[in-house]
Amino acid sequence: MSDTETRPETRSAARAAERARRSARPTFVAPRRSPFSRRETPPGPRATFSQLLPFLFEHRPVLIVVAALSIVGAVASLLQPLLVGQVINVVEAGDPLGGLVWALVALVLVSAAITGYQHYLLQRTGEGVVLSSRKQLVGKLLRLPIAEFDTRRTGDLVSRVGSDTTMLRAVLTQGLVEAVGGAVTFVGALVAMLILDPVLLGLTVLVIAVAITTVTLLSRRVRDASQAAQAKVGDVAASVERAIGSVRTIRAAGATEREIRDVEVEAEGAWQMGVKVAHISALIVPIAGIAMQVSFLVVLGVGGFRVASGAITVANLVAFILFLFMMILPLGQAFGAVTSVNAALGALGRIQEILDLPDEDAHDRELAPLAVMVGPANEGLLPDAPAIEFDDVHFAYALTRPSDPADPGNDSPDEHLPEPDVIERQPVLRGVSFRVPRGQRIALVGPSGAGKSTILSLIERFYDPSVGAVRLGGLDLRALDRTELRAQIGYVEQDAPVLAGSLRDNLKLGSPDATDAECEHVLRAVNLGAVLERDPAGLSAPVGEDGIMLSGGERQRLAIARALLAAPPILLLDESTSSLDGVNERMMREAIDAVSAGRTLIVIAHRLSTVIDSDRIIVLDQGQVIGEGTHAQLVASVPLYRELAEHQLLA
Ligand SMILES: Nc1ncnc2c1ncn2[C@@H]1O[C@H](COP(=O)(O)OP(=O)(O)OP(=O)(O)O)[C@@H](O)[C@H]1O
Repeated sequence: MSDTETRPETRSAARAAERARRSARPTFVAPRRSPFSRRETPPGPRATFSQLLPFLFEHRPVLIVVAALSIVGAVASLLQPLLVGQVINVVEAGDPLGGLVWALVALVLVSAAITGYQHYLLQRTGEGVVLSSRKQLVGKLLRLPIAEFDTRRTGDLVSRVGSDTTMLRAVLTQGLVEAVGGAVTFVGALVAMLILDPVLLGLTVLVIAVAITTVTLLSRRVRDASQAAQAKVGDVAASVERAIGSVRTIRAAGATEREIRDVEVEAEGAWQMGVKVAHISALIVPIAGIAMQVSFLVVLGVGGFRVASGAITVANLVAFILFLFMMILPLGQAFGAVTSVNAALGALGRIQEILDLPDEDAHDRELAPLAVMVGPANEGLLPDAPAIEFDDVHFAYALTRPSDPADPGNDSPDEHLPEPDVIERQPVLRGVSFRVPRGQRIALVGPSGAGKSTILSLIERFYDPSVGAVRLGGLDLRALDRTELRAQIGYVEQDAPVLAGSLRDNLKLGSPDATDAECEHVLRAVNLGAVLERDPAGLSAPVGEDGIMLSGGERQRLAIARALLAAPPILLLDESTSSLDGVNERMMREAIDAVSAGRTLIVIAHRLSTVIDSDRIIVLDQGQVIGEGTHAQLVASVPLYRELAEHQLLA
């Protein structure tokens, strides 16, 4: 008896692992909440301002132009009150206005033109920041280790690319650069006011200092709340993705209303967090407003007395008040910038969390790439070594979740590189050893969950064994360049996905240079010639986002054709459990016969009829090899195999 059978806690861990795995598969819908599929995304590590700078530095030349324009615009605005003061003086003295009015009009127009152009440049640069963050994020996402996709939800990842990146735009459009121009106006107005009346200025500064302190205190809360809000948006995207991805099963199970309710609950969660952000940022706007009104009233009241006492002239008081408005405006912008920069830092935290993850090959780079060939003709570095060899391989999936920065127990030394929490490890392969000689056709059979697909994942190096080694042509996979390794292997997944696009797009995924004639040839080799006639567009016929126009069996044969086109010396085939009616089963058998010629083939078979003529069959149970041989040998010697064969009426 195995330990999974004896220890209840391990059994429940196994069930949890199974649930997690199933929820990651696109075809499965759990009727009730699974702790993995519906868990909430932690907000992620906090980003710092310095992490924002590389995104801005990329656009340095434009930003310098914008900053220069801001300064010119600010100076043009600062001149306006001085000119107005002049106009008042000239009118008071009864002199003709001359060119003063025209100068004022020209100044207003120049300021407006500068502001418009600057606005356009900022929007464009903002889009540029979104674009480069999206490119980086997508580049990283598609290079992440496969294990990351076991524990992260697609919808949340998509939301990081779609929604979080757009938050960065606000830094530029409502934020930083306007604040630069604002700062010039602010300082210029301050100096002018100091010259006009230091006493009035002192009073104004006092009021504004109180406002600035309050806003600074609020800004951190904006960042945290906005990061949590973005995480909620990720949750919504994840639940929509789950519901749409499984819409047929949900409809068939009569679970539509429940699913809608579940998505609504997530959406309401996002709404609540959005409202929280609105609450905090809403405080900032009236603070700026109150500061403006109070300082205006103070200046008006005290200024009136000072005009009466002859301390300043009316013209100077009017100029002072205009400067006051000028100073308040950038202050409002600066407060807005604080809000949008903090919101962007919240989103950046979620972007950076992914960017900081290591690539799949991050630790491979020290290895010298080794060219291997494992064709059936015994070429290669070690010509006598088997094509594939498993040597006492133990393996466990590490089920992890990203650490939650709010949890003090998870503090990692580097704020931006969270240590994931390993929540459980379930042994899946336990001392598996077997050899697959070059050019042979090997079948893996065994009950569901025995570890068959995991074996193929290890050969593709989606994961590395915890103990033992997997070898290709006698060389440990860990010593090989992943791209070269995968170029040797064709891999057909169990639920072979059909990509949105045409038949041709699907076939040429791994062999972009293949000709139409080659595409048609492989389609016929896997009994899919008829599909070409189904649509007059032939190879250009669309196959729908999830292969709607193809049956399950056809989908899998299309995936085999795709793998074949690359002519790999080794082919791994995880046979579909479904869609194998009599006709399909025969077609699949013929397709396998066709592809096995001249290459090493490992087939995971759910129907023994598909593998009965394999050179060798390996029987797996609970992560262990329990038998190896031909069909006849196994029927005679392995009870589990005999049972399988009897079930399928073959014994
Ligand atoms: N990505 C994963 N993360 C965690 N656990 C996994 C993952 N994939 C598989 N498992 C677990 O590993 C065990 C073996 O799974 P595997 O898919 O290799 O079995 P299998 O023999 O191919 O089953 P089937 O015939 O049903 O496809 C199962 O208990 C499963 O719960």
